[in-house]
Amino acid sequence: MSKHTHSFQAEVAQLLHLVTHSLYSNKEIFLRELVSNASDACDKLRFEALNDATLYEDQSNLEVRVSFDKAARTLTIQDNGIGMSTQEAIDHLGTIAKSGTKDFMSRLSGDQKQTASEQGQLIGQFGVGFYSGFIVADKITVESRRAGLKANEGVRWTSSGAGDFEVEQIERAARGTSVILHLRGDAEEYLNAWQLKQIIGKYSDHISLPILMEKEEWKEGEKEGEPGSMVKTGEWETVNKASALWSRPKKDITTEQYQDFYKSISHDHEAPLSWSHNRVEGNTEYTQLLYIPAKAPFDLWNRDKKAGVKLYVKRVFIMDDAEALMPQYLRFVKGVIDSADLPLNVSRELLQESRDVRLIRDGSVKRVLSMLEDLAKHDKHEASESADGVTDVVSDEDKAKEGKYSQFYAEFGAVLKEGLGEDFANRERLAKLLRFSSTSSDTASVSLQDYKARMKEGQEAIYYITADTLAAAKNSPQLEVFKKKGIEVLLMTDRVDEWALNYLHDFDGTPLQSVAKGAVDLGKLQDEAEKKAAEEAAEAFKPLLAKLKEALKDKAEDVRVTTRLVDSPACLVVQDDGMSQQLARMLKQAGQSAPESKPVLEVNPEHALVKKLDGSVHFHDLAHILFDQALLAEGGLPEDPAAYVKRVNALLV
Ligand SMILES: Nc1ncnc2c1ncn2[C@@H]1O[C@H](COP(=O)(O)OP(=O)(O)OP(=O)(O)O)[C@@H](O)[C@H]1O
Repeated sequence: MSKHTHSFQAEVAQLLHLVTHSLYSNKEIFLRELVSNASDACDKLRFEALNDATLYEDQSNLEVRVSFDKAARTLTIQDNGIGMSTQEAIDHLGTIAKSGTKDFMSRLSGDQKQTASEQGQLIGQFGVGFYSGFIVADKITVESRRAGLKANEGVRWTSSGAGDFEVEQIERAARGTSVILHLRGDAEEYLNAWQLKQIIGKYSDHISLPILMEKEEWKEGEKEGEPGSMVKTGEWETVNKASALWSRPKKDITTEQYQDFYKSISHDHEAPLSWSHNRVEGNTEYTQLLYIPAKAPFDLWNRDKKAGVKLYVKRVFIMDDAEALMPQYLRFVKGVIDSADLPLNVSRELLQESRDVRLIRDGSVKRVLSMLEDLAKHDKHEASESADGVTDVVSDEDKAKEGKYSQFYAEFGAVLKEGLGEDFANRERLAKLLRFSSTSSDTASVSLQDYKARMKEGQEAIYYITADTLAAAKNSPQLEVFKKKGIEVLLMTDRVDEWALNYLHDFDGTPLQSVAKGAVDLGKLQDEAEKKAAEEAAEAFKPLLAKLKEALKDKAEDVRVTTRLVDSPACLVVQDDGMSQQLARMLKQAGQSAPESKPVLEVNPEHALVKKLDGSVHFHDLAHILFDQALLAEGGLPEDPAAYVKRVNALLV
């Protein structure tokens, strides 16, 4: 086969441009990425060979070799893993298959103009993988042969990282892949064994395969006065620890090693917020090392992305699998689960059905929730002094957890709420982890326990309101009577709140009640005189309500008098069993059908505008304005905005 030139997919060209221009300050990560690809390729071979041992050919020792040639200025990363066929080289090294990465690329090159360093930080969040080689190389040659193919079915892929790459068929006896980097003039520091070992130690120590480098020894100059130098001995040595970090005892692992391992599996450049490392024995035996990141990744909302938890069986990598190991609402968790009981050739189908996997998943969810509970417990330390004058001493370890739960919640709180609908078994634990803003706190820091502890005497429900923004929630007319009476109301502004709260009817025996649903019933919080006044008003307003109902029959289900308003003339509420206006709007925005239900208009009998209505020559216009304004106040839009403006203007002149 002769040489063929192919063009990179547009996103690859963009990625290459960004990689070479913005990752320059952190050049060395290229080695981590290429070694990790090499190790993945060996894992893949091991996995495929479970069903077909001939793929090992006569070489079953899997390894990665890193070597350099000073004279040619090349650095080579070679593995004897699965290798690539010609078509695979074209497909995998010329396109980006991962959908999340594609979205991300289009975001980066869209309207948002970030500086190079911001882009660098963003890119650092996902694996740039193979293309990171171009940070240090102006040309990359990949030579490969897929396991099982003949020696003359090798492939050579070459590119200078501009717009295209060349592919040709070659003879290659060795199975696996060599990535040969032709280093740029300013990347010669990587032609140095000591430097390479440092980087491998930093990023790739945990790789469970041996990474080999050729041994060097010091040789004096041949003649007097001639300087000595390091020369290669022809003998290869293992330069990484080659032991899976999670399989080592906790006491032998430093904080730094835990953090470095996290960075290498997550592509995150920031240290994680917390982690938990355990060996679980019992019905099924496994080791878990689970991390909670400090920052949400760019594709947190992509529910289809691969989960961050990798499954190993006795240290052999099996797969990244979303659903089987971690539920969707914990998709931000990263880490490793290594089972001692599952068969090595476990398939995806089997995973879904396996009792062991179910136990592992339950155990891992519990572990993550405990980690979060612990962070929540230590989020704030109030100096507490007991009666005998003894001040609680907070350990350094607990001190270090201060503020972490708030940080976690700001990043992942909205995702955690999905759990209310997804994970019934843990709903109560999840409910305790929720935090909200309220009429007494602008920050999302009020837990349902806090709320309950502050409830007024006679208060029988946990009140909440949902809105698009905090300002809209805070200024909602529906809150007026609650403010007047000093009753706290939770303000919910996450898009997921409405949906999630459908699954949480009560907390610790106290019902949750939306202040925008049904008639307001403050129960024991309302005194007899107030109840009587409300009944009298309802009676006295009957004729007016009937007229309003007739005027607004296309818009409102009903019109009634309310005691929930203090300063506003009117507000909209939905029937007890109805879908809130907010949720209906969200569904429509998302292109889904929402049941057409008309809201109830509630009017404030004490308000001057309402009192003026009866007998006004503008009754019809005022009725519509009243309705449209109530809609505006809760973040909606009048059905016919121009008609609304016309009506108001007619009254203004
Ligand atoms: N040494 C290798 N041996 C065999 N295949 C490889 C090798 N290096 C890369 N590939 C193939 O090229 C693909 C693209 O590699 P790249 O590093 O860009 O992304 P990735 O490994 O899929 O993702 P990430 O690096 O983010 O985990 C890989 O998925 C793999 O199929």
